[in-house]
Amino acid sequence: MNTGQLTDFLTISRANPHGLAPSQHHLACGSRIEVWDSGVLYLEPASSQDVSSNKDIIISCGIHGNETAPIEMCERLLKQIVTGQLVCQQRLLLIFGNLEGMNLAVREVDENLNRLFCGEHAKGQISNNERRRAAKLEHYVSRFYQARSTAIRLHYDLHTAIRASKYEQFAVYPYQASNTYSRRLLAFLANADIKTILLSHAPATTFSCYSAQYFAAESLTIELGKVAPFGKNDLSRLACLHASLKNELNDSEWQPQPLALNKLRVFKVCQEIIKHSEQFCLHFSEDVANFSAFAPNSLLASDEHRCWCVGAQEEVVIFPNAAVAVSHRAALMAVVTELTDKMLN
Ligand SMILES: O=C(O)CCC(=O)N[C@@H](CCC(=O)O)C(=O)O
Ligand SMILES: [Zn+2]
Repeated sequence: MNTGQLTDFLTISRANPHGLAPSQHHLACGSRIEVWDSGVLYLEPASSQDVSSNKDIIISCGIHGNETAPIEMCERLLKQIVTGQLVCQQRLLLIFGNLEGMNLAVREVDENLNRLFCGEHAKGQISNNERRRAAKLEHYVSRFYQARSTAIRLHYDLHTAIRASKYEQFAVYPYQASNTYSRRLLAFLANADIKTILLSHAPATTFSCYSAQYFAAESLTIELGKVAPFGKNDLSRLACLHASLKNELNDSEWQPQPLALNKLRVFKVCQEIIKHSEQFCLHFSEDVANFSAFAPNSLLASDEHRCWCVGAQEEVVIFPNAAVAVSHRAALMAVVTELTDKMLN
């Protein structure tokens, strides 16, 4: 690739999904860009040795190939950086995840990439598109964060949901064994007008859990509305997040507005419904919106040897999907909770 082609980085990556040759480029602002692989681009600002460049930021999108709105937003962000409209002052790793999935307009080609992190890709004898990609992405994340240990490590993994959501944009906060959460990360979300947070109940093999667990990154899966094909997204719905990311990248002095905890709507996962066999079925319509509520004791799902019901308190459903692979999660159930000052660090 030559420097003039950087604005077409995604198009070129999609045309060469199996390994774009590494290349180096210099921008007029002094930043250096390195293409590490198809869909994986590293930016080092001229100021990377200054104390002001104290954040190492990963922005990933398209881990599911058909979740196009964040892919389009990231493409815009990259064009703004390459053309000099946005000067990126922080180390950045930009990842377009599942390029083959994008080309086929599917969520996954062989397997769900977002279940293959934390070494899951290496289990068993299987080799496929997503397993190879997960292994490579783990390697790039490690290379990026391990280059220095003094920076604040951030990871925003951007998605869209299969169905509509009662709260259109929300974040899944990876499991925190300490039960403490980053005040700054939550303030960033609120600043991006994402005020619904789902706290995970257990470690998972998702991308955001990987960076959180292995590198102590402040990471989130961020859901940005309902899935739509390329060209059919209303990117104005992502304008707030786009603006916050630009501030995060560009202005080293920038801080989100102080967090008002009472402005957040917080849920905590209380049960995970796993599909154990092909007999699995959900006992409600699959097209209910995320965060739809179910009354105490309602029957939710059944499988060969068990069923799942709501507990003694009302629960909401997130990501219901009976079509997932056997052994994968078919829905999350959550209850309303609160974050208190004591739980923030
Ligand atoms: O809408 C759906 O059913 C799935 C949307 C999606 O891809 N969500 C992520 C969430 C990851 C997490 O729990 O952090 C996923 O299922 O991989
Ligand atoms: Zn997704």
